[in-house]
Amino acid sequence: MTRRRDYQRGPVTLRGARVPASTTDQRLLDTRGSADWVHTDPWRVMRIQAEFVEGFGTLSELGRSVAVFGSARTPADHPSAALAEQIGGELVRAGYTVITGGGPGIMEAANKGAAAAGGTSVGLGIELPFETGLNEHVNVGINFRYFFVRKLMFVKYSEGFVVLPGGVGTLDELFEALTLLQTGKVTSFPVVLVGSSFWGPLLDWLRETLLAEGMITPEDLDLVRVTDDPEECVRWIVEARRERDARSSDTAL
Ligand SMILES: CC(C)=CCNc1ncnc2c1ncn2[C@@H]1O[C@H](COP(=O)(O)O)[C@@H](O)[C@H]1O
Repeated sequence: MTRRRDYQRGPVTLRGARVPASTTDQRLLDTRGSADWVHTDPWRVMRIQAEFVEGFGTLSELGRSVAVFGSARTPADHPSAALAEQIGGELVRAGYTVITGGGPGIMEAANKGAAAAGGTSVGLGIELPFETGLNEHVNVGINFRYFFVRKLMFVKYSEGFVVLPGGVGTLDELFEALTLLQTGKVTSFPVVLVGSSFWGPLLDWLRETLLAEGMITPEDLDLVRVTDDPEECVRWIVEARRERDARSSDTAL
């Protein structure tokens, strides 16, 4: 039998020497041969999609949520951990689900406060070379392979970020939110920095260097607020929600 000139593999057309000797379903059903294909990029896309499906499916049912970020290395007896724990509890009492990265340190403290207050305490974990696993205070946990999928979940399913002192992971999450706000990809999204002595020098640098050199506008500095008081932090989040709800009911009229 002569081979067809065009071979259609889904949307891909193959001709001549590129026409394969077997069909896709033959290859799927034929279990012999190398398993290298599971490490190829097209297969990876399926895994990425599966993470989105799991994440969307689980988090869309959790109601109003706020994400709390901060160092994975903060010891449990550090004052920042006490603040995070208090904020976790206050957020639950204000009607929120608390979402963290599910790891140790500040994340664990916020999850602890949320769980102790009887709330939903979410951990969006990440596969890391030095596996730490979800902390014991998480009562809904998802473990992600991909940082970028997990990052989207924080923004999509929370209505504000609370950021305690942390390292590069925390800064990454903070600046992700600021970039999305600055470019209008998210609106009415409160970002509260907790710890004025820790965040003060960063804010000074943003003002004295970035603003002075014209890299940001004065309004960009209004995107974040700083406090040392857990109650004030949660109050700002609740106020932002009221403003947003009032605006959306205005536009509905
Ligand atoms: C002890 C240790 C390094 C454990 C790592 N285990 C982790 N588990 C979950 N999320 C993490 C972890 N490390 C970093 N992150 C992410 O990055 C942020 C903290 O990173 P960092 O410590 O500030 O830079 C967290 O808000 C979290 O979203």
